[in-house]
Amino acid sequence: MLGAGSWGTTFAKVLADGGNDVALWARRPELAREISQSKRNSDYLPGINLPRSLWASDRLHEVLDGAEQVYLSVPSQSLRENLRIVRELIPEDALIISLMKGVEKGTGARMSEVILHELGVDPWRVAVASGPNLALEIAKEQPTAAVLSSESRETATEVALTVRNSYFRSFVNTDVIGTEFGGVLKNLIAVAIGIVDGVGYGENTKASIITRGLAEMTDFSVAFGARPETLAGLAGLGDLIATCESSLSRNNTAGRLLGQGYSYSEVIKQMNQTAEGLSSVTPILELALSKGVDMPIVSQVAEVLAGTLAPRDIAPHLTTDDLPQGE
Ligand SMILES: NC(=O)C1=CN([C@@H]2O[C@H](COP(=O)(O)OP(=O)(O)OC[C@H]3O[C@@H](n4cnc5c(N)ncnc54)[C@H](OP(=O)(O)O)[C@@H]3O)[C@@H](O)[C@H]2O)C=CC1
Ligand SMILES: O=C(CO)COP(=O)(O)O
Repeated sequence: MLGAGSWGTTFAKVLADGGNDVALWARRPELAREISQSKRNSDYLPGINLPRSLWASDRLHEVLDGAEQVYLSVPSQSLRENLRIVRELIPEDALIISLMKGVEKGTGARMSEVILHELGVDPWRVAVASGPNLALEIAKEQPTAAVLSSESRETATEVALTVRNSYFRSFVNTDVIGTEFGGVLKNLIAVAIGIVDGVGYGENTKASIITRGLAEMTDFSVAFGARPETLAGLAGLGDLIATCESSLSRNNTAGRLLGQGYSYSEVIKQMNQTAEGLSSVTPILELALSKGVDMPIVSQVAEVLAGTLAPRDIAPHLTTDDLPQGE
């Protein structure tokens, strides 16, 4: 597992609790020491006891040596630079699994596309995991489901069988595009939910945004080749509900701070964990423009981030001026 933040550490626990031998790369030696010796990650998962078998190192070659499956859980904007560092260390036949929920600024690439580009591997070696997976709840072993997706059903199945235990259930699909975009787009809708929450609007406003947000997520993803049913499943609606409802969500939290009147730069200073949605807004809008997809909610989030729209004005603008064609 590369990345010892809240999700990398939690997912490593899921794998270890499923009976796998797991090594975790933490870029800070003191964190690697804490995980290996105290079986704790107090920066990211306070109060959680990690499995005795889990060990960590700040040395990439130690962690990657002999790996059959390599899981990636660093912030999306840092993936490419990290892959360039580890490229030569990844064993030849290892499967590569992305746990990340962002798209790259500048290229608009999904994480699996960055992996394929930087590692030059066959698509069957790559899988992505997504779903309603708030790290701290899973670290507390609360029952949860996720989707493992790969262009190869065999790969998705092999990884899903690895990523399961008594509290974590993995489903399989081959719609990588829908699975990845679901995880990215729900972050943006969660920022919108946080904004209206911070302003003080209630449940009707939020339900309207969640429902229209799902339509926006689906239109966008289908335009890029996703299957609509993927967005109606765990990687779409499931994750949208979890992220929009929970104060554990960093995207939701970032939105709430914006809604309370903090500026984008102030929010960035206050966040000590990764809120992927903030970096994905611009590339997602660029991708939407390239396909002529209308994204009224995401566009309003971008305006609030830019400071050109007051958070309290976001709700009246959330739909287009066109006469609505459906629900
Ligand atoms: N947390 C969650 O509930 C879930 C998160 N995800 C996704 O997982 C991915 C990782 O997020 P998460 O673990 O939550 O983030 P965190 O902020 O909790 O942790 C980020 C991790 O990445 C490391 N890191 C930061 N910058 C770099 C860099 N430039 N190069 C290498 N490592 C770096 C951090 O190290 P350090 O501590 O040294 O700064 C830390 O280990 C995101 O894409 C997120 O959307 C998906 C599902 C659930
Ligand atoms: O992806 C997540 C839950 O599925 C975590 O959401 P946040 O990144 O907003 O905390």
